[in-house]
Amino acid sequence: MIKAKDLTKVFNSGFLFSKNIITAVDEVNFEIGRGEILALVGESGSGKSTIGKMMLKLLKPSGGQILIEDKDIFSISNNKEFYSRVQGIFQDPYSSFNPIFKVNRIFRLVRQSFKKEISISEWNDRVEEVLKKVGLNAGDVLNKYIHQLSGGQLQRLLIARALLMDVEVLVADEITSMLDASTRVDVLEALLSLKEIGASILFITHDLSQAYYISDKIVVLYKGSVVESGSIEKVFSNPMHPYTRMLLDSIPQLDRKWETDRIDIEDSDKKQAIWKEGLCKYIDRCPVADTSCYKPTLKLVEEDHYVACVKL
Ligand SMILES: Nc1ncnc2c1ncn2[C@@H]1O[C@H](COP(=O)(O)OP(=O)(O)OP(=O)(O)O)[C@@H](O)[C@H]1O
Repeated sequence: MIKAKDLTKVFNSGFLFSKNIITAVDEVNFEIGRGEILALVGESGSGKSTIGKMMLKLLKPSGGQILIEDKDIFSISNNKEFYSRVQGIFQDPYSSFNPIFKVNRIFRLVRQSFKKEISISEWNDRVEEVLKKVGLNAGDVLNKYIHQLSGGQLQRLLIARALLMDVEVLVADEITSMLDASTRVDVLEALLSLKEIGASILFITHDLSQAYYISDKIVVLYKGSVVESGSIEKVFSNPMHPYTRMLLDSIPQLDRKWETDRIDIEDSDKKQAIWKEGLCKYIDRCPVADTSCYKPTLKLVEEDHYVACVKL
Protein backbone atom coordinates (compact mmCIF):
# COMPACT_ATOMS: atom_id res chain seq x y z
CA MET A 1 0.00 0.00 0.00
CA ILE A 2 2.62 2.58 1.08
CA LYS A 3 6.27 2.11 0.32
CA ALA A 4 9.50 3.99 1.08
CA LYS A 5 12.07 3.43 -1.63
CA ASP A 6 15.69 4.47 -0.95
CA LEU A 7 14.25 7.35 1.06
CA THR A 8 16.90 9.93 1.97
CA LYS A 9 16.87 13.30 3.71
CA VAL A 10 19.90 15.54 4.07
CA PHE A 11 19.66 18.73 6.14
CA ASN A 12 22.03 21.59 5.49
CA SER A 13 22.29 24.00 8.36
CA GLY A 14 24.74 26.74 9.33
CA PHE A 15 26.57 29.04 6.91
CA LEU A 16 30.00 29.12 5.22
CA PHE A 17 32.64 27.78 7.69
CA SER A 18 30.07 26.53 10.19
CA LYS A 19 28.13 24.63 7.55
CA ASN A 20 26.66 21.42 8.91
CA ILE A 21 25.37 18.57 6.76
CA ILE A 22 23.23 15.92 8.47
CA THR A 23 22.04 12.81 6.67
CA ALA A 24 18.97 12.30 8.84
CA VAL A 25 17.55 9.50 6.67
CA ASP A 26 19.85 7.36 4.57
CA GLU A 27 18.37 5.17 1.79
CA VAL A 28 15.59 3.69 3.88
CA ASN A 29 13.28 1.04 2.42
CA PHE A 30 10.08 -0.42 3.84
CA GLU A 31 6.55 -1.31 2.84
CA ILE A 32 3.32 -1.23 4.86
CA GLY A 33 0.49 -3.33 3.49
CA ARG A 34 -3.24 -2.82 4.02
CA GLY A 35 -4.23 -3.33 7.64
CA GLU A 36 -0.60 -3.57 8.74
CA ILE A 37 1.17 -1.68 11.51
CA LEU A 38 4.87 -1.04 11.09
CA ALA A 39 6.81 0.12 14.14
CA LEU A 40 9.66 2.53 13.46
CA VAL A 41 12.02 2.47 16.42
CA GLY A 42 15.41 3.90 17.28
CA GLU A 43 16.93 6.34 19.70
CA SER A 44 16.43 10.09 19.68
CA GLY A 45 17.81 11.68 16.51
CA SER A 46 17.76 8.44 14.47
CA GLY A 47 15.46 9.98 11.84
CA LYS A 48 12.03 8.58 12.78
CA SER A 49 10.09 11.85 12.74
CA THR A 50 11.83 12.99 9.57
CA ILE A 51 10.49 9.86 7.84
CA GLY A 52 7.00 10.52 9.28
CA LYS A 53 7.09 14.12 8.05
CA MET A 54 8.12 13.04 4.55
CA MET A 55 5.23 10.53 4.46
CA LEU A 56 2.90 13.41 5.30
CA LYS A 57 4.46 15.65 2.63
CA LEU A 58 5.60 18.08 5.34
CA LEU A 59 9.21 17.64 4.19
CA LYS A 60 10.55 16.86 0.73
CA PRO A 61 12.99 13.94 0.41
CA SER A 62 16.51 14.68 -0.83
CA GLY A 63 16.46 11.31 -2.59
CA GLY A 64 14.27 8.27 -3.10
CA GLN A 65 10.50 8.11 -3.13
CA ILE A 66 7.38 7.43 -1.11
CA LEU A 67 4.79 5.55 -3.12
CA ILE A 68 1.09 5.01 -2.44
CA GLU A 69 -0.15 2.24 -4.68
CA ASP A 70 2.94 2.80 -6.85
CA LYS A 71 2.30 6.55 -7.21
CA ASP A 72 4.87 9.01 -5.86
CA ILE A 73 3.06 11.04 -3.18
CA PHE A 74 4.81 14.21 -4.35
CA SER A 75 3.17 13.82 -7.75
CA ILE A 76 -0.28 14.08 -6.12
CA SER A 77 -0.84 17.81 -6.55
CA ASN A 78 -4.31 17.90 -5.00
CA ASN A 79 -3.49 18.20 -1.30
CA LYS A 80 -7.12 17.83 -0.25
CA GLU A 81 -7.23 14.46 -1.98
CA PHE A 82 -3.87 13.48 -0.45
CA TYR A 83 -4.87 14.41 3.11
CA SER A 84 -8.20 12.65 2.78
CA ARG A 85 -6.12 9.48 2.33
CA VAL A 86 -3.12 10.15 4.58
CA GLN A 87 -3.28 11.64 8.07
CA GLY A 88 -0.86 12.19 10.95
CA ILE A 89 -1.24 12.13 14.71
CA PHE A 90 1.52 13.56 16.89
CA GLN A 91 2.75 13.57 20.47
CA ASP A 92 0.85 16.75 21.38
CA PRO A 93 -2.81 16.35 20.34
CA TYR A 94 -3.78 19.90 21.37
CA SER A 95 -1.93 21.35 18.37
CA SER A 96 -4.04 19.29 15.94
CA PHE A 97 -7.38 20.87 16.87
CA ASN A 98 -8.86 24.32 16.49
CA PRO A 99 -9.26 25.44 20.13
CA ILE A 100 -12.26 27.70 19.45
CA PHE A 101 -14.46 24.85 18.17
CA LYS A 102 -16.39 22.30 20.16
CA VAL A 103 -15.84 18.65 19.21
CA ASN A 104 -19.21 18.31 17.42
CA ARG A 105 -18.30 21.26 15.16
CA ILE A 106 -14.93 19.67 14.37
CA PHE A 107 -16.70 16.48 13.22
CA ARG A 108 -19.28 18.51 11.24
CA LEU A 109 -16.38 20.14 9.37
CA VAL A 110 -14.90 16.73 8.55
CA ARG A 111 -18.18 15.81 6.85
CA GLN A 112 -18.37 19.13 4.99
CA SER A 113 -14.79 18.83 3.74
CA PHE A 114 -14.49 15.14 2.96
CA LYS A 115 -17.78 13.25 3.18
CA LYS A 116 -20.50 15.56 1.83
CA GLU A 117 -22.21 12.60 0.17
CA ILE A 118 -23.24 11.25 3.60
CA SER A 119 -26.49 12.70 5.00
CA ILE A 120 -26.34 14.58 8.29
CA SER A 121 -28.38 12.01 10.21
CA GLU A 122 -26.28 9.12 8.88
CA TRP A 123 -23.13 11.08 9.74
CA ASN A 124 -24.32 11.67 13.31
CA ASP A 125 -24.94 7.93 13.70
CA ARG A 126 -21.47 7.20 12.32
CA VAL A 127 -19.86 9.69 14.71
CA GLU A 128 -21.54 8.00 17.67
CA GLU A 129 -20.54 4.53 16.47
CA VAL A 130 -16.92 5.53 15.81
CA LEU A 131 -16.61 7.27 19.18
CA LYS A 132 -17.81 4.06 20.83
CA LYS A 133 -15.18 2.13 18.84
CA VAL A 134 -12.37 4.28 20.24
CA GLY A 135 -13.74 3.97 23.78
CA LEU A 136 -15.41 7.38 24.07
CA ASN A 137 -18.97 8.30 24.96
CA ALA A 138 -20.52 10.83 22.55
CA GLY A 139 -22.38 12.53 25.42
CA ASP A 140 -19.10 13.08 27.30
CA VAL A 141 -17.12 14.69 24.50
CA LEU A 142 -19.21 16.18 21.66
CA ASN A 143 -20.28 19.31 23.49
CA LYS A 144 -16.86 20.11 24.88
CA TYR A 145 -14.02 22.42 23.83
CA ILE A 146 -10.56 20.94 23.32
CA HIS A 147 -9.17 22.39 26.57
CA GLN A 148 -11.94 20.56 28.48
CA LEU A 149 -10.64 17.13 27.38
CA SER A 150 -7.66 15.03 28.47
CA GLY A 151 -4.68 14.13 26.27
CA GLY A 152 -5.88 10.52 26.01
CA GLN A 153 -9.40 11.60 24.97
CA LEU A 154 -7.93 13.94 22.33
CA GLN A 155 -5.69 11.24 20.86
CA ARG A 156 -8.73 8.97 20.63
CA LEU A 157 -10.71 11.79 18.97
CA LEU A 158 -7.96 12.10 16.36
CA ILE A 159 -8.16 8.37 15.73
CA ALA A 160 -11.97 8.70 15.49
CA ARG A 161 -11.52 11.49 12.93
CA ALA A 162 -9.21 9.26 10.88
CA LEU A 163 -11.80 6.44 11.09
CA LEU A 164 -14.58 8.76 9.90
CA MET A 165 -12.41 9.83 6.98
CA ASP A 166 -11.64 6.17 6.11
CA VAL A 167 -7.95 7.05 5.84
CA GLU A 168 -5.67 4.67 3.99
CA VAL A 169 -2.46 5.65 5.77
CA LEU A 170 -1.86 6.95 9.28
CA VAL A 171 1.43 8.26 10.63
CA ALA A 172 1.32 7.99 14.44
CA ASP A 173 4.37 9.78 15.86
CA GLU A 174 4.93 9.15 19.60
CA ILE A 175 1.18 9.40 20.20
CA THR A 176 1.25 7.87 23.66
CA SER A 177 4.34 9.48 25.13
CA MET A 178 2.40 12.20 26.99
CA LEU A 179 -0.08 9.72 28.49
CA ASP A 180 -0.18 7.63 31.66
CA ALA A 181 0.12 3.85 31.38
CA SER A 182 -3.60 2.92 31.48
CA THR A 183 -4.61 5.63 29.01
CA ARG A 184 -1.83 4.46 26.70
CA VAL A 185 -3.47 1.06 26.34
CA ASP A 186 -6.82 2.70 25.48
CA VAL A 187 -5.16 4.73 22.72
CA LEU A 188 -3.34 1.68 21.34
CA GLU A 189 -6.62 -0.26 21.32
CA ALA A 190 -8.23 2.63 19.42
CA LEU A 191 -5.40 2.50 16.89
CA LEU A 192 -6.20 -1.17 16.30
CA SER A 193 -9.68 -0.15 15.10
CA LEU A 194 -7.97 1.74 12.25
CA LYS A 195 -6.02 -1.40 11.38
CA GLU A 196 -9.37 -3.25 11.24
CA ILE A 197 -10.65 -0.92 8.49
CA GLY A 198 -7.52 -1.71 6.46
CA ALA A 199 -5.41 1.38 7.13
CA SER A 200 -1.61 1.11 6.84
CA ILE A 201 -0.08 2.55 10.00
CA LEU A 202 3.43 3.84 10.64
CA PHE A 203 3.82 3.65 14.42
CA ILE A 204 6.80 5.74 15.53
CA THR A 205 7.90 5.02 19.07
CA HIS A 206 10.78 4.86 21.54
CA ASP A 207 8.88 2.21 23.44
CA LEU A 208 9.69 -1.31 22.30
CA SER A 209 7.02 -2.92 24.49
CA GLN A 210 4.36 -0.83 22.75
CA ALA A 211 5.89 -1.65 19.37
CA TYR A 212 5.58 -5.35 20.17
CA TYR A 213 2.06 -5.02 21.56
CA ILE A 214 0.60 -3.45 18.46
CA SER A 215 2.76 -3.99 15.37
CA ASP A 216 3.12 -6.59 12.64
CA LYS A 217 6.50 -5.42 11.39
CA ILE A 218 9.42 -3.42 12.70
CA VAL A 219 12.18 -1.23 11.28
CA VAL A 220 15.09 -0.42 13.61
CA LEU A 221 16.88 2.79 12.71
CA TYR A 222 20.32 3.92 13.78
CA LYS A 223 21.65 7.31 12.63
CA GLY A 224 19.23 7.34 9.70
CA SER A 225 20.00 3.81 8.45
CA VAL A 226 17.98 0.64 8.87
CA VAL A 227 20.03 -1.85 10.91
CA GLU A 228 17.36 -4.54 11.23
CA SER A 229 13.82 -5.07 9.94
CA GLY A 230 11.22 -7.75 9.49
CA SER A 231 8.28 -9.36 11.20
CA ILE A 232 7.94 -8.20 14.79
CA GLU A 233 7.90 -11.80 16.08
CA LYS A 234 11.13 -12.72 14.29
CA VAL A 235 13.04 -9.60 15.27
CA PHE A 236 11.97 -9.78 18.92
CA SER A 237 12.55 -13.51 19.30
CA ASN A 238 15.87 -13.48 17.46
CA PRO A 239 17.42 -9.99 17.41
CA MET A 240 20.68 -10.18 15.48
CA HIS A 241 22.08 -6.68 15.09
CA PRO A 242 24.11 -5.60 18.17
CA TYR A 243 22.10 -2.36 18.32
CA THR A 244 18.73 -4.15 18.33
CA ARG A 245 20.04 -6.51 21.01
CA MET A 246 21.12 -3.58 23.12
CA LEU A 247 17.69 -1.93 22.69
CA LEU A 248 15.85 -5.10 23.65
CA ASP A 249 18.17 -5.71 26.62
CA SER A 250 17.36 -2.22 27.84
CA ILE A 251 13.62 -2.84 28.26
CA PRO A 252 12.98 -2.61 32.00
CA GLN A 253 11.60 -5.85 33.45
CA LEU A 254 9.84 -6.33 36.74
CA ASP A 255 12.05 -9.24 37.82
CA ARG A 256 15.37 -7.57 37.03
CA LYS A 257 17.18 -4.73 38.78
CA TRP A 258 18.93 -2.05 36.76
CA GLU A 259 22.47 -3.28 37.57
CA THR A 260 21.92 -6.63 35.88
CA ASP A 261 20.78 -4.88 32.68
CA ARG A 262 24.03 -3.03 32.15
CA ILE A 263 25.78 -3.64 28.87
CA ASP A 264 29.51 -3.20 28.39
CA ILE A 265 30.31 -0.82 25.63
CA GLU A 266 33.90 -0.67 24.51
CA ASP A 267 35.89 2.53 24.76
CA SER A 268 33.86 4.66 22.38
CA ASP A 269 36.55 7.38 22.02
CA LYS A 270 39.01 4.82 20.68
CA LYS A 271 36.53 3.49 18.10
CA GLN A 272 35.41 7.01 17.16
CA ALA A 273 39.01 7.80 16.26
CA ILE A 274 39.15 4.98 13.70
CA TRP A 275 35.80 5.83 12.09
CA LYS A 276 36.06 6.55 8.38
CA GLU A 277 33.47 7.21 5.69
CA GLY A 278 31.79 3.92 4.79
CA LEU A 279 32.44 2.13 8.07
CA CYS A 280 29.40 0.94 9.99
CA LYS A 281 27.69 3.87 11.76
CA TYR A 282 27.35 1.77 14.92
CA ILE A 283 31.08 1.03 15.14
CA ASP A 284 31.78 3.34 18.07
CA ARG A 285 29.28 1.53 20.31
CA CYS A 286 29.39 -1.98 18.97
CA PRO A 287 30.99 -4.72 21.13
CA VAL A 288 31.94 -6.84 18.08
CA ALA A 289 32.91 -4.26 15.45
CA ASP A 290 36.31 -3.61 13.92
CA THR A 291 37.63 -1.83 10.84
CA SER A 292 36.39 -4.62 8.56
CA CYS A 293 32.82 -3.44 9.23
CA TYR A 294 32.56 -1.61 5.93
CA LYS A 295 29.29 -0.54 4.31
CA PRO A 296 26.86 -3.00 5.92
CA THR A 297 23.78 -3.61 3.79
CA LEU A 298 20.57 -5.39 4.74
CA LYS A 299 20.79 -9.15 4.21
CA LEU A 300 18.03 -11.71 4.48
CA VAL A 301 18.87 -13.89 7.51
CA GLU A 302 15.62 -15.86 7.63
CA GLU A 303 12.17 -15.42 6.10
CA ASP A 304 10.84 -11.89 6.87
CA HIS A 305 13.99 -10.88 8.73
CA TYR A 306 16.79 -8.61 7.46
CA VAL A 307 19.96 -7.45 9.24
CA ALA A 308 22.70 -5.02 8.22
CA CYS A 309 25.82 -6.35 9.95
CA VAL A 310 28.92 -7.72 8.24
CA LYS A 311 29.74 -9.88 11.28
CA LEU A 312 26.79 -12.19 10.64
N1 LIG B 1 14.80 20.92 10.17
C1 LIG B 1 15.95 20.36 10.49
N2 LIG B 1 17.13 20.96 10.19
C2 LIG B 1 18.30 20.39 10.50
N3 LIG B 1 18.43 19.17 11.09
C3 LIG B 1 17.30 18.53 11.42
C4 LIG B 1 16.01 19.08 11.13
N4 LIG B 1 15.06 18.19 11.56
C5 LIG B 1 15.72 17.15 12.09
N5 LIG B 1 17.07 17.35 12.00
C6 LIG B 1 18.13 16.42 12.44
O1 LIG B 1 17.87 15.18 11.80
C7 LIG B 1 18.18 14.10 12.69
C8 LIG B 1 16.96 13.20 12.84
O2 LIG B 1 15.94 13.91 13.54
P1 LIG B 1 14.50 13.29 13.85
O3 LIG B 1 13.70 14.34 14.55
O4 LIG B 1 13.96 12.72 12.62
O5 LIG B 1 14.88 12.13 14.87
P2 LIG B 1 13.93 11.22 15.77
O6 LIG B 1 14.43 9.85 15.65
O7 LIG B 1 12.50 11.47 15.40
O8 LIG B 1 14.21 11.79 17.22
P3 LIG B 1 13.20 11.91 18.48
O9 LIG B 1 12.91 10.50 18.87
O10 LIG B 1 14.01 12.65 19.50
O11 LIG B 1 11.99 12.66 18.02
C9 LIG B 1 18.65 14.73 13.99
O12 LIG B 1 20.06 14.78 13.96
C10 LIG B 1 18.07 16.12 13.92
O13 LIG B 1 18.86 17.03 14.66
